[in-house]
Amino acid sequence: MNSNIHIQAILDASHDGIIAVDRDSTVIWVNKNAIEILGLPADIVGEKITRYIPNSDMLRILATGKKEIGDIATVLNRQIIINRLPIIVDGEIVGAVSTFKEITDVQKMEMRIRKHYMESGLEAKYRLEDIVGCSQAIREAKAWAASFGKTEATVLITGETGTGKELFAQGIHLVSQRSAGPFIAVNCAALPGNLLESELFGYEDGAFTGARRGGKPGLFELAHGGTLFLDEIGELSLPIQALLLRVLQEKKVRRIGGERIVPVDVRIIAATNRDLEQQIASGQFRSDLYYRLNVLTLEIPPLRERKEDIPDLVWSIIHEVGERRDKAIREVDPAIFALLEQHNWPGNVRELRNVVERMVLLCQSDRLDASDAEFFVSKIQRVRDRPQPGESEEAMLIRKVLEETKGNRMEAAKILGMDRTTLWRKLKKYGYNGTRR
Ligand SMILES: Nc1ncnc2c1ncn2[C@@H]1O[C@H](COP(=O)(O)OP(=O)(O)OP(=O)(O)O)[C@@H](O)[C@H]1O
Repeated sequence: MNSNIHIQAILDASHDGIIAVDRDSTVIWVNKNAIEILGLPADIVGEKITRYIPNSDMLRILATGKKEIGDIATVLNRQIIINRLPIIVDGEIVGAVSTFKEITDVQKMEMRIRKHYMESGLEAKYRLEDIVGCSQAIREAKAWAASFGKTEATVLITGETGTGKELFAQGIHLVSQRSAGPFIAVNCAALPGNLLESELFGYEDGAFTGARRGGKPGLFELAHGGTLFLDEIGELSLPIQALLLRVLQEKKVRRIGGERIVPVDVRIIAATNRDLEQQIASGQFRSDLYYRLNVLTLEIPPLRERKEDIPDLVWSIIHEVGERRDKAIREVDPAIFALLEQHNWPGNVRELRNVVERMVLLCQSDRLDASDAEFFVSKIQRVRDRPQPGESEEAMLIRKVLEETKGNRMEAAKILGMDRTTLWRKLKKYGYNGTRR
């Protein structure tokens, strides 16, 4: 086999452009990609490179014998990234080789690498259409989310735990221009401060500097080109808030212990179930960070304010559990819906999901009925007899009286000795909008 043809075939198979010169700067090898990217004539081999590229950087390599890695240049309106290396034989510079590729190719590869690392559930899968609920509140939230998706602005999603904030964040990502990029969710409450800091910003492994690429990229770097969802943002410590603010302002991250500054292109969606304004007032949250995050706000109402979503949610959970556990429920006793609508759902959809899942598992037939809901009846009984988290004595009293009057507000107002509008106002304040009469 002719070894020159063989080598040429190998060079042409490379995705990089490759061009090599001898010590007199005469081109000795070039592959198809190099000819295409640099716009050179196909028969350049044997000619001086300076004939086509007068100030070729290869001359410098021949002179210094020093390699140059990762140089960026624009050729024919395309940005390329180039490595130039001397060819050294027996300690002598006998030529130079340059390998390069288009930056868009590098970015595509980078995206694939990142996606590969994130396969384990770090990709968004919920689209806005998948968010269940026909209440006006949910329909409006979905419409807002769809329009927020068209922008690049930071979104702050507020709502109690389990209301579906992360689903909305995924949905926004998937309708945005970044949908092909990564979606990374971080729960700021789940990790202690110093661990969270290294998760978010990454770290440089000092011991390996130069020797090998040590350290670890942070989630900001991994989310490059995509969306970073920061859940429970209200839990961030003040020092991390300061770091986050800097990244948002400068769009660059510096790994812990590192010198290098890495530009990142990340859209932030933050979520909180806390009252950030109150946290600002008490000095626990930086107001400048709040204003950066709170460009667009999406409020997800608690389930107790949209109980009309319960049947749809129940059916969607039944189908999902059914698929997973190979259990088909075809009918639900209407009494079950009525029962579920009585509860206040402090844990929102997550709590509903747990309850329905349990009912499905207990169910012996293909019809959910009262017997499958006994545990739930005793649960709400227990809950009723004590104030719920955050519920005042007054709120509990109102709730109990309303239960006695079966939701009749006129009668309840009479028993409580308050006029109707006061009761209305208090019901609104305590979020008891479910019982309407
Ligand atoms: N509208 C909805 N349709 C379908 N599933 C929902 C809906 N809302 C919430 N869920 C389900 O409820 C659970 C909680 O949702 P999610 O994690 O998005 O809530 P969250 O508000 O981010 O909660 P937390 O603040 O505790 O992190 C998930 O299992 C999710 O699939």
